Amino acid sequence: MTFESTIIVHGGARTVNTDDRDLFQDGVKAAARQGYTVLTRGGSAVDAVVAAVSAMEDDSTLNAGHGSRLTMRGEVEVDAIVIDGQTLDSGAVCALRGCANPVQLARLVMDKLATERTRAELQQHFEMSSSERSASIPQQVCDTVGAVAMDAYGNLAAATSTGGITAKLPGRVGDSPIIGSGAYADNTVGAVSTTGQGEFIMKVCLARRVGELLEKGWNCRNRN
Ligand SMILES: NC(=O)C[C@H](N)C(=O)O
Repeated sequence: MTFESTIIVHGGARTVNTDDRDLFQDGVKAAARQGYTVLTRGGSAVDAVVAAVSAMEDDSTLNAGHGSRLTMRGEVEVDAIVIDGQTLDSGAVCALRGCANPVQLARLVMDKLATERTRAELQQHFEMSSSERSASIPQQVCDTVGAVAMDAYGNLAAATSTGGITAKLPGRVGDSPIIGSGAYADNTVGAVSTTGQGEFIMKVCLARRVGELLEKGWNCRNRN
């Protein structure tokens, strides 16, 4: 049985003014295309969400990777997660400094490769300094990024990546890297990536809560 390859991405829930809308939407659409290309070439749902989220981390108009908001000390600290809906395996990283593509590191953690890789290999993920980041970003940054996908085998995956909230306390870890809060995926349920104020999202384990509603037959168009 083959399934229709599908990917949905988001660039956060922040209100953007009309002038900036195209700029933000271009990055999100490009990321969706990259993830979809991975799926059409036979890649897995995990490959697709990592590709899409990496593309948004590279886009300095979005609040992840290069576009991350700064802590109150003016530094970048990023959180990311990836979940495989087939195995329920997941990998996450949090409060990382200087990491341009945290979702890729989260994937290495999930695949249990992070500890096996040599220091030099892992070093390539830590190449972004806060000053590089702050020099390169526009004033207006959109929000946290995420993706969910289904591959041709019907397997689901979800990923979320964020620079967190503006002027956060150094070391703050939000909902994004937390299983069931920032993301959730289970082939038997669905795949979810969340955005919003992490302190509130974590109170209700929002991604898992949405999963429960999906299990009850809710969907986006028709609530039940
Ligand atoms: N805008 C966001 O989605 C922020 C993220 N959920 C956090 O609290 O770190």
